[in-house]
Amino acid sequence: CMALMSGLFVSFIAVPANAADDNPYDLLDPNSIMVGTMSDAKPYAFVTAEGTFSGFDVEFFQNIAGRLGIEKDKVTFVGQDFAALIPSVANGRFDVAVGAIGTTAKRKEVANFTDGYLAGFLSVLSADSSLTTIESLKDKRLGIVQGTLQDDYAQKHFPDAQLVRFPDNNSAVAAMNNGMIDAHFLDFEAAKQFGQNFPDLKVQQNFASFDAPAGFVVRKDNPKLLEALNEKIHEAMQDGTWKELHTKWFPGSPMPEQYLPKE
Ligand SMILES: NC(=O)CC[C@H](NC[C@@]1(O)OC[C@@H](O)[C@@H](O)[C@@H]1O)C(=O)O
Repeated sequence: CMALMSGLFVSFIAVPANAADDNPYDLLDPNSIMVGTMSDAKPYAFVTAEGTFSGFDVEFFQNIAGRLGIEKDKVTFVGQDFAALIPSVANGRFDVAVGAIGTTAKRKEVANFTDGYLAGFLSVLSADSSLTTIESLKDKRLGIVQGTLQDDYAQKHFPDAQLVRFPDNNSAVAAMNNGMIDAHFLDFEAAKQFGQNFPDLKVQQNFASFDAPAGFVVRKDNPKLLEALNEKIHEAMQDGTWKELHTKWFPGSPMPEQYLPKE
């Protein structure tokens, strides 16, 4: 009876399976990865009718996390206004931010970016088919999302437009549909998506943003995570996963050479 008892006793104090609950990627919480993203930038990153996050950037990140051994149920997405995403990573609120976040020198002063994984266009969306040139934007009310590249670009290149800042795309598009602004300046794939929801809205102008490819944003003092993400991003490009997801979410859009499998 004693042997049984002592055996029983020992089993209650058994050392946990992985005693050194190691945290190879220096995550805020070793048991999950916290990811800041957008809730209204479909098809890049958005919340579905079922309340889950989806889109190219979301699924691409989930795939990359899976390659790091972090399964989907351990990846926690939180939606924030775009302007809050990079600061939230820098402040240690999230391990990563994803969602068509373009890489620029100014942003890299605040946080690190992985190698790029998406390069496309900034688009002027409007029901007004006369807004096809920069000159035509003179004295027009142009919506931009606070803190986006569109914000910077419009200030620099559309000095005569009347810029109206919004926290997110949904509020800007609602304002446009209510006639409060004349156009909204956002990312090409999201512009097309809003055009599907509101057929009067058309892409009137496109500006290439290939010099600011989207990357995953990681805090500066986490080189291990940055390095691991970069390695898996290139692995996913080389094995055709990137191409598969790009075709799924952006059918018909051009695929930059550098993201396709090298022969
Ligand atoms: N989610 C957003 O609203 C991001 C808006 C904006 N995206 C620009 C961008 O990263 O979008 C994906 C690709 O087209 C990139 O070339 C582009 O710079 C930005 O980074 O400011």
